[in-house]
Amino acid sequence: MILELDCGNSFIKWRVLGADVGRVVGEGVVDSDLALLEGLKGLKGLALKHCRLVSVRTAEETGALISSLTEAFGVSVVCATPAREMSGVRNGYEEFERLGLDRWLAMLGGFHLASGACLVLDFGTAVTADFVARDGEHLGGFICPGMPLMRNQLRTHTRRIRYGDLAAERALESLVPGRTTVEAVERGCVLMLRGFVQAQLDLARSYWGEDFAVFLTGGDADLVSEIVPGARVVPDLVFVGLAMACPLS
Ligand SMILES: Nc1ncnc2c1ncn2[C@@H]1O[C@H](COP(=O)(O)OP(=O)(O)O)[C@@H](O)[C@H]1O
Ligand SMILES: CC(C)(COP(=O)(O)O)[C@@H](O)C(=O)NCCC(=O)O
Ligand SMILES: [K+]
Repeated sequence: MILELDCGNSFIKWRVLGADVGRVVGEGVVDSDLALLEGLKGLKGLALKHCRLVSVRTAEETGALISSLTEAFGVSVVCATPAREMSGVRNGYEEFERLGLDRWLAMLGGFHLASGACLVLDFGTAVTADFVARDGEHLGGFICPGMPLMRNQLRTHTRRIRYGDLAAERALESLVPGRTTVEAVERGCVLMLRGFVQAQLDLARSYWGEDFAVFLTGGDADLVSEIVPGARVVPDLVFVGLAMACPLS
C-alpha cells in the first residue's frame, strides 16, 4: 500500500492506495499530525510499503511529520523536491526552487491531463493561478489570499465582524447582497475569489483563445466552479502530480 500526503498550510490531505493499482482504500483531511496518525491507525488491514509526500510547510514541521510516520509505520518517506523541468513542464520562476511545490505538482498533473495549454487554479489557504503553455512552458502565476485568510483578516482587524463557522456556511446558500454581517462578509469574499478567477480566464484567453483547459483544485474549489462551466474540478490534482514526481518502483 502507498500512503500519499499533501501538507498544505491549513490541512493535511492524505490517502492510501491499495496494492492493486491505484484503488483508494482510505482518505481524509486532517488539521494535525496527531489526527493523521489516528486516522491511519483506524484503517483496517493497513500495510504501508511506500509513502510519498509534498509539503509547503517548514523543513522542521515536515521533518517532524516524517519522523512520526517512520516511527509509527516503519515506512520510508519520499518527498517531492523542486525541479527546473519535469514531465515536459518547465518551471517559469526566476529561482525555480522558490515556486510552491503544491503549485508545481498541480501543474504537472494539469499539463499531463490536458496534453496542452492549461490554467491551474488552487483554492486553499492561499489561492494560486498558474499558466502552462502548450509547449510546457510555465509562464508564471498569481497568489492571493484564500477564503480562510480573507475572512480571518476581517475578523481580526475590525471590531464588529464576529461570527461562527455554522453561520458562515449558511450564508453561502445564495450570493444576493447580504442583510447580516456574516452574509455580507462571506458573500463579499466569494465574489472577490470569483473576480480573481474571471481575471485569470481573461488572461488565458488573451494568450490562447479558447484552446486551453482549466483545472480547479483545493478545498474551496466548489465556491467558484459554477462560473467556469468548462473547468475540470480535480480535487486530487496535486496527487496526480505527486505520483509523476515521485514514481515508486
Ligand atoms: N473536507 C474539507 N476539509 C477541510 N477543509 C475543507 C473541506 N472542504 C472544504 N474545505 C475548505 O478548504 C479550505 C482549505 O483548503 P486546502 O486546499 O485544504 O488548503 P491548504 O492546502 O492551504 O491546507 C478551507 O477554507 C476549508 O474550509
Ligand atoms: C502559495 C502557497 C502559500 C499556497 O499554499 P496553500 O494555500 O496551498 O497552503 C504555497 O504554494 C507556497 O508557500 N508557495 C511558495 C511561494 C511561491 O510559490 O512563490
Ligand atoms: K494546497
